Amino acid sequence: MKLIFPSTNKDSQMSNIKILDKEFELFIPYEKIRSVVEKMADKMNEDLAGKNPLFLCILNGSFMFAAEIFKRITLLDAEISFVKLASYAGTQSSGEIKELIGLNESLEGRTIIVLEDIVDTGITIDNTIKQIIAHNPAEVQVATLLLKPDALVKEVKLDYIGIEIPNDFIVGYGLDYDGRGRNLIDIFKVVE
Ligand SMILES: O=P(O)(O)OC[C@H]1O[C@H](OP(=O)(O)OP(=O)(O)O)[C@H](O)[C@@H]1O
Ligand code: HPA
Repeated sequence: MKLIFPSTNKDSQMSNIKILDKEFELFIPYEKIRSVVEKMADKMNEDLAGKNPLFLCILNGSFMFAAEIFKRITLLDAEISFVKLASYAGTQSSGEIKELIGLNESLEGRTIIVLEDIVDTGITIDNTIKQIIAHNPAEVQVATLLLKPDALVKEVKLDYIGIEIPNDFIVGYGLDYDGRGRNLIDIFKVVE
């Protein structure tokens, strides 16, 4: 049997791409993302053993990261749910506080693991955590695939961090530029 992986050097976009008015270059190939996510999942499997954690995927951007990590969670009592906040237009954070919608289960007394694709200014995760805490969970942890430490304007507690990146605008692997680019397997950064 021949195993076919979703991204090899052949499949990954090695040249620059154009999305709307901007040019992007390859920044983080899928192989790197996958190995980082594997390590994050290994750590979670250790840390959360014996618990009944509820993973909360913050849509839209986190859908690929959530799928990648959740399929590597081996705890038979793990659950996942999908919630949403409103989004950016273009490349700037609006800074508005958005309501968490789509929460159908009780969080009371639960261990919550928030899954984010990126913590940039930290405004979204700060807002999300505050809204989750209002539902009286036992504990709230945050896992983010990407972190832009230089862009943070909020002090946030991050329990699992995949990759720290510079303060450049990126697309791919769920992250968008005006709705485009979420389907890219690799992560690209803008060429200024
Ligand atoms: O730390 P911050 O500066 O708040 O940025 C991080 C947030 O921005 C993106 O979401 P966005 O609001 O673009 O919505 P989307 O997930 O639907 O793309 C991303 O998915 C994070 O949730
Ligand atoms: O760099 C980014 N790219 C796409 N979406 C984002 N949301 C916060 N930061 C980013």
